[in-house]
This record gives sequence, structure tokens and C-alpha cells, in this order.
Amino acid sequence: HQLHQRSAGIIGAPFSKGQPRDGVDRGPDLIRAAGLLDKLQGQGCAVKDYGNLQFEEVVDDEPVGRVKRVRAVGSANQRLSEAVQAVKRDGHTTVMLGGDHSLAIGSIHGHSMAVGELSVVWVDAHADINTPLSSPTGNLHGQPMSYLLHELQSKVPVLPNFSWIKPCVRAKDLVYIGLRDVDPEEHYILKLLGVKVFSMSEVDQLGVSRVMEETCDYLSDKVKKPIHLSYDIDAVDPSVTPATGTPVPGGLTYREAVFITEHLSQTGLLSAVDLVEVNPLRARTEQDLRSTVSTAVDLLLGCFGRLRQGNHSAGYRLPEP
Ligand SMILES: N[C@@H](CSCCS(N)(=O)=O)C(=O)O
Ligand SMILES: [Mn+2]
Ligand SMILES: [Mn+2]
Repeated sequence: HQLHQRSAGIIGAPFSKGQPRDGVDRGPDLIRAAGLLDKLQGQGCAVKDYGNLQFEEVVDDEPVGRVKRVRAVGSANQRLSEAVQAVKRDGHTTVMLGGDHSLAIGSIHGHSMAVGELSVVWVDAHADINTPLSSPTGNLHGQPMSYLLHELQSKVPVLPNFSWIKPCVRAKDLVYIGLRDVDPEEHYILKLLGVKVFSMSEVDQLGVSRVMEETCDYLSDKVKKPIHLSYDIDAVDPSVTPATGTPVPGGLTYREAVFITEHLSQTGLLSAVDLVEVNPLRARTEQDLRSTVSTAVDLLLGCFGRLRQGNHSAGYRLPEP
């Protein structure tokens, strides 16, 4: 399979304040250490590493209502949004390495500032669409989509360090794949807004190939928009990727998880990718960690054209005797 020239701009976002567990901020360096950049280059992808963002320390970050660590999350995502805009301006497909999923706020916002209207494919065991007032935990990694969707803005109160966020996604341009742990409040929102959902039941019923065909048909129904893929490693079954904060049984197989990235890569519309919620402190064994991180790398390689049938570069010719 001949590879098109693609280019990836890597942004490390070592951030964990969207949730209570230490360790998820180590995700970016673990994924790099597993060889992401060399492997991307090895499959003919140009790569630029923009390094890890430095997030400002926020003191006295008292809860606002039930919402925890608000100021830190707001500040981090403003910085991430600016970084994503800059990488998009340099012409790359952005690869945001998390860090927890509250980082999707800055990643999707920055992507939208750079390219305008976009589609979002959210691959996750969870919907991450609680509002600040519906959230059962107050953790912001369970709420990112509520700050981004136009249709939810009347349900989102003013929060400190969040005033820079402009809603930038329409409910009709969002598709979920892999859901299997959705709060009642979130389920109400998904039904109210008519969001397209392929839960694990639909993955079982239709098969991942049909899910991807329907996802791409649905998203390109009117206009083909750039795709933002926000991939939570906990979408994959915990037997494959156990080193994560909120594991849920009954997830995607390794093959289904990779197929999703291969299919989206073939559309040529993939414009930004998040890979979040890898947490080494949630690994019980070294093998747990190795399996989680190598799967994360393989998902990203799939986003940039790697196929399991193999690849070769356009210019390759067999050596002459
Ligand atoms: N629905 C729960 C859990 S959300 C899990 C967040 S993630 N990013 O998918 O791990 C909540 O709102 O806190
Ligand atoms: Mn999740
Ligand atoms: Mn998530």
C-alpha cells in the first residue's frame, strides 16, 4: 500500500488535573519512549516534536460548586488551544499526547480555531459529556464535550479561566464509538441532542467495519469536514490496555481499536488526534504497562497510514543484482 506524504506535529500535554489520580501526566514521555516518532518516520510520515507543554501552577484552586480543579484545567486548556493552533498553522496533523481527557477542550477548540468547522469522532468507554451541574464526580475529564457543543451552552455556567472557550462543535458533527459506561444525565443529553452513538452494543451488533462505514457516511452526509479523532485509551478492553484511570470491561479488541484508526486514516480527512488517559500508576505489572503503551503507539501509527497488510514507500524499487 503506497503511503501518501503525511506530517505529524506532536504536542505533549503532561496534565492530570481533570481527574484525581496521579500518573496520567507521564503519558506523553512513555509514548515517546516506546518509539512513536521513529516508527512514524519509518512509515514515511514527516514528524515534528513540539515537546511538552509547561502548565502553570494554580494555587487555592477551590471547587466551584462540585467542579474540581477548575482554574488549573481552564488555564492548561487555553495554553493547549494556542499550541494546537500553532501546529495546525505549520501544516501538520496534530497529535496531542495526554494527559487526561479534559485536554480535549483545548485540543478541539484550538483545532477549530485553525480549520473552522470540524467533525469529532470520540472513541471512549465514556461519553465525557456531563455538564458542570450534572457531573456525578466533579471531575472535568468527564465533562469536556459540554464546553464545546453549541447546543449545551445554556447549561454551562461561567467558570474561572474558562471564559476564553468558544463553543465550536455541533451535535450533528459528533460521533461516539465504544460507549459502555454512560451516566443517566449523559444519556439524557445524548438523546436530547440526537448525537450519533455506536456503543459497544452496536459494535457487537454491526461489527466494527459497518460502524466505521456508517460513521464516515454520517459525517460526510452534507460536507466533508476535517476530522478530530479523540481517542481515550480506555475505549480498548482493559485486558489489552489496563494502565488507565477508569477501566471498564467489555471494550474494543486490539484489532477493532486499530481498524478504527486505519479506516479514518484512509479518509484523508484526519486533521487532529488526541491519545489520552494512559496512566502507568494504574498498571499492576510491567507487562500491563508495556501492553497499554504499545497499543497507544499502534493506534497512532494506524492514524498515519500504517496497514497490517504492510506498506512500502512510493519510490521503493527492488535492488538490481
Ligand atoms: N462519567 C464519569 C466518569 S468519566 C471518565 C472520564 S474518561 N476521560 O473517559 O476517563 C464522570 O463524569 O466523572
Ligand atoms: Mn474513558
Ligand atoms: Mn474520556
